[in-house]
Amino acid sequence: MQPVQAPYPLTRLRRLRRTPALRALTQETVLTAGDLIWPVFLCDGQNQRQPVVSMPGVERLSLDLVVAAAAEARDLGIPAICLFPYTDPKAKTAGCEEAWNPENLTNRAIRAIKAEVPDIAVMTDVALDPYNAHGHDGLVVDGIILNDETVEALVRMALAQAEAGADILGPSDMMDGRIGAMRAALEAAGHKDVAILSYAAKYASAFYGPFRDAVGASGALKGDKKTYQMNPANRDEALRLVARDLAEGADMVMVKPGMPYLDICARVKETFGAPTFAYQVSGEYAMIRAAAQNGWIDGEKAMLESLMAFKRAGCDGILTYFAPEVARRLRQG
Ligand SMILES: NCC(=O)CCC(=O)O
Repeated sequence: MQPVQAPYPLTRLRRLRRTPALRALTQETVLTAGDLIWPVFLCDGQNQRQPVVSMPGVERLSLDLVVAAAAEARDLGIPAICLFPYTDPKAKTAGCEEAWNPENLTNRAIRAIKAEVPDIAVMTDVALDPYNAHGHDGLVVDGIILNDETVEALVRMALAQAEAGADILGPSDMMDGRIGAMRAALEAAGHKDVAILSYAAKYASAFYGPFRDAVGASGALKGDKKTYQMNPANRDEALRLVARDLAEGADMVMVKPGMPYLDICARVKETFGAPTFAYQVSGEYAMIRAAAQNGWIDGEKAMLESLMAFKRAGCDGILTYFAPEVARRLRQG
């Protein structure tokens, strides 16, 4: 685009910023509750609310409360909820078998939500890190994260989630070939309408720290995830990953983390025109909350501005722990 404009003073760009009405008329991007996916943490038990200390305002919820939360989200106009389990350490094994147990926490939550709140889309996490003691997203032998064996396990996990009624599968593992393998298995099993939102460009980031507290994996991680998650220095590789996942049958793609990677969000959307999401991850959430709690920033304004930035960058939607709060705020106008 080549903006054409007369020189000052014929053009005064402040003219259109003079009043709220003029600013509203010329606003280029909007943020609505319909742009949001709400990530929630699951725990066992009844009537359990466990605060996540490093994510003020976020709680792990037992299934009864998650169903109520899903109903509230639906009423607020939030189209999707994304489930992350806090797995009982006793259920964690080297082979990660709990990941495809039809009765695991996630699969029970999918069924409970779809039974009571069928019109909210339920998204899942497809990765093995909640199901082993070492915190890696794949199967590990002699310190090596195995790719192809992990893909087989992920396919089992994905099928169990589809069977439970998930609408959107979110492979967050970054193994090679998993989208194609999942898509083929879903087709073969008759789950042709289950969508895949691929965590296509997921960076090995320091911003995931509070999430690991939330799912009980902090301190557990041996080493780092740099052999499968992306180098934060890379840009072209993100496009290759997105191209690959779309070619393998992903319906939607994600960039993660969000705010430090807005350049990647913009390039992905401009290059492929596919439904593109960003994950405003736990560390981004925690930074805004912590600064607000200290009185250093206006938390509500920072929340809204950060989410608007994703829309401006071209994202179709955002996974954010702020989802219910921002939806309530947007309702007030
Ligand atoms: N698969 C989810 C993550 O790896 C972390 C998200 C976060 O930090 O919020």
